Amino acid sequence: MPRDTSGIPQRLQGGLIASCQPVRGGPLDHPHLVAALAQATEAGGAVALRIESLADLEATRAVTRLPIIGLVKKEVPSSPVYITPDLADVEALARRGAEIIAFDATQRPRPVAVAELIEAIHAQSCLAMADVSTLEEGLEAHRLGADFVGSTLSGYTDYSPRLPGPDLELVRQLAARGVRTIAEGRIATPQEARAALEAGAFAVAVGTALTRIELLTKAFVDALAEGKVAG
Ligand SMILES: CC(=O)N[C@H](C=O)[C@@H](O)[C@H](O)[C@H](O)COP(=O)(O)O
Repeated sequence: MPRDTSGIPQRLQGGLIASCQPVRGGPLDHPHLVAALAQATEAGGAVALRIESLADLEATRAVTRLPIIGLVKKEVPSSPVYITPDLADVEALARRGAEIIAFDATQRPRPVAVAELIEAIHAQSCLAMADVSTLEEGLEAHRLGADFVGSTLSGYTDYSPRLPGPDLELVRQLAARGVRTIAEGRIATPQEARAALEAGAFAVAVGTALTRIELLTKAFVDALAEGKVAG
């Protein structure tokens, strides 16, 4: 039976999406711990989850009814694209219960055209989230039928700005053109999340600041070390 995703955008609107992607190879990198992280963020009020890998998705799907944005990260030959780069994983992500599938929609050399990925995702009765790095990429993904566009890859292509914080200008410009935009990437504080919403974001996704304990700890440790040098 085709899945009914008609209510999903409404559930996400104005809310926090918790990206639960542990530091790979770290102590939290186990599907049952990712599921626990997801439950903890749900308890805190997250309206949806962003989960990478089939194993983590399966474990998380078993413990929550929140909408899940599923993706896989993998390397493919002759292309820098690594977020759901080809068609191979789309069906598997859908089968494991992702309602939304995220994929790289940048204009870099890529194994599969953006239009083809969107079509494959829709064929699984899932919604498509296009991760982009520029306004042009976002508008093109929107034109091709992406249900959501994420600012996820701004700062991670060699032609997008390297900002220390979120690319709110990209969010603002996409939103101003009527694109359902998910602000994602380097949102480190509740104030930045709020600013993203005020810039027009449809919803706000936060990862590292919620779930990558090693990096959060290191930021504190580094700040203390700087203090020692200064003192
Ligand atoms: C660039 C890339 O590969 N981003 C990935 C996308 O799924 C994740 O590694 C990020 O954690 C996620 O986008 C959330 O961003 P932040 O962790 O900065 O809140």
